Order: sequence, then structure tokens, then C-alpha cells
Amino acid sequence: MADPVPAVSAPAGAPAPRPSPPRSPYALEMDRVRFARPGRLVLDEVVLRIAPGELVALVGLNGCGKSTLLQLASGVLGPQAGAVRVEGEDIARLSRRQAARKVALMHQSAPLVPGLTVRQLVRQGRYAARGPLGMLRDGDDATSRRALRDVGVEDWADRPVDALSGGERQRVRLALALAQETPVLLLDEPTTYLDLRHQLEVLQLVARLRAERGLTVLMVLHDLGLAARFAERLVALRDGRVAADGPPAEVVTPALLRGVFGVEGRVGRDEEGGWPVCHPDHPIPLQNDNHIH
Ligand SMILES: Nc1ncnc2c1ncn2[C@@H]1O[C@H](COP(=O)(O)OP(=O)(O)OP(=O)(O)O)[C@@H](O)[C@H]1O
Repeated sequence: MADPVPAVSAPAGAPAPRPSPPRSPYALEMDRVRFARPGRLVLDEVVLRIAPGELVALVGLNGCGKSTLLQLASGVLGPQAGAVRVEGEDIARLSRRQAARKVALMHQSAPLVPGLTVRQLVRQGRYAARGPLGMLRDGDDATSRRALRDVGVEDWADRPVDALSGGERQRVRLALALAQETPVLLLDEPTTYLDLRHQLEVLQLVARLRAERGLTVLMVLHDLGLAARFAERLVALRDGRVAADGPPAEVVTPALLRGVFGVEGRVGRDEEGGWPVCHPDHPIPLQNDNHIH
């Protein structure tokens, strides 16, 4: 069939148009990322590709490299080999402000500046949107207010952050990350310190933001049950390598419990929701290889 749009040839002598770079199909891409700390290889050849709008949970034993992976994904740390790309751009080539417009990292133990109120702290999330002199732009206040409202902490706006409980601080940290209004959200144990009700509220909020605003979310969760219920994809790290990656219904198996967590256990299905439900029985020695049998 003939092309309905005739090709327009460039006039003789005109410079050839520069081809625009192909748009990346991935919101976040880690390409053979390696990161070592003195005396310890933390992440090795990590390959992870996350499509726009995906909600991915990252799980694994203490010390396996989950937080390090999030810090690399946010550009806070740089890989020693490989590359991290956000919406196709190498994050190492972006300025701090450019990176902060693309990726927000909520870190569970990030210190909250004492003396600031919740409102003042969350307005700091607008740093990336500020002009060269650090002035807040029109709409920044509305964005901060929306972030406070999303997380249900708007009534605390005038409270000093150092007078908040652990769980209250955690929700304020989430509001701070949301105030950045980035397409990619990285959450490091967002449910730590939260009571049962607020764990569910926070994960429901994350799922809603992803559905309504198309956010791409990568979150570290220790509760495999919550990860299996709320994430559409589960990535398990073992010793700094991706040991399993797929939909929870396929990935959460007794072999995963054994191979990644060193636990003998059973896996059932939630009667209503259908998601996997783990019944860990007892710890076992970890196998030496990274394969999940
Ligand atoms: N600032 C640091 N300096 C030196 N080593 C570090 C530092 N931060 C983390 N590590 C080490 O790097 C490894 C990976 O740590 P990381 O925090 O990424 O693990 P994690 O999977 O998030 O653990 P957890 O589940 O306990 O939070 C661990 O061995 C840890 O001791």
C-alpha cells in the first residue's frame, strides 16, 4: 500500500535533520549495574527494566542490596559499571535538579531537619521546581498541600517534624517524596513503623497514585504478603543479584522462600483476592547458589 504521507525531500545543501533519540520504552532501566563498597561487592550485573506505570516490589534478605539499588536508581549513588537510565536518560549525566524532577526517593531513615514544621519540610520537595534563586514558583504551595492531603497529614502541617512519632514521620517522608511530582517514585520500606491500618492506607494510596497519575513505583517491602498483594511484579535480590522477577503468582513459591529467604514454608492463595499467601515454617541454611529450585 502506498504511503499516504509523501516524503518531503530536504533542499539541496541543507543540513540533514538530526535524528531525535528513540523514546525509551522504560521508565527506569538498570543495565548491568555493579556497585561495590570497600571490601564488599553489593550489586553485581543487575539488569532491571521497569515500564511506565508499573508497580514493582523489591524483596530480599537484610543486607542483600535493596536500599543500595534504590539509591543507584535515584542517582544518589553512581554505579562503578553499567548504567542507570530514567526515561531513557543516563541519570549520571543529569544535574541534581534534573534528576530530582524525574525520580523521588523516600528513604525510611532519612533525617528530618529539626525545627521545621511539616509544611516547611514538605515544601522542600519542591526544590526541583524552584527557579535559579531558589524561589518557590506559583503552584508549589498547592502541590505541597496536595501531597500532605494525599498522605492524610494536612492537619499536622504546623507541627514540628521532630515532635512526630516514627509512623507519623514515615508518612511525612512519603508526602515529601510526592511533593516532588516525579514520574518515578522509589520507596524504601514505606510501611516500616506503620500500624496495620496505615500500612494498608499507604499501599492503597501508592496503588491509587499509580492508577490515577500513571506513576512508576519501585518499592522495597519486607512483608512478602503485602508485596504479593499490592505489586504487579516482584523482584527478589539475593546477594546483590536478581534471583527472581515476575508476577507474584508465579514468583512467590516455596522455592523462593528457600532460595532467597532461607526459610522452609508453604504458599497458599488468598481466597478472595487470589494473591499468594506465605506460611513460613522455619529457617534453613541458605543454599550457596543463586538459583531458585
Ligand atoms: N554507607 C555504607 N557504608 C558501608 N557499607 C554499607 C553502607 N550502606 C550499606 N552498606 C552495606 O551494603 C550492603 C547492602 O546494604 P543495603 O542497605 O543496600 O541492604 P538492604 O537489602 O537494603 O538491607 P535491609 O533489608 O537490612 O535494609 C550491606 O552489606 C551493608 O552492610
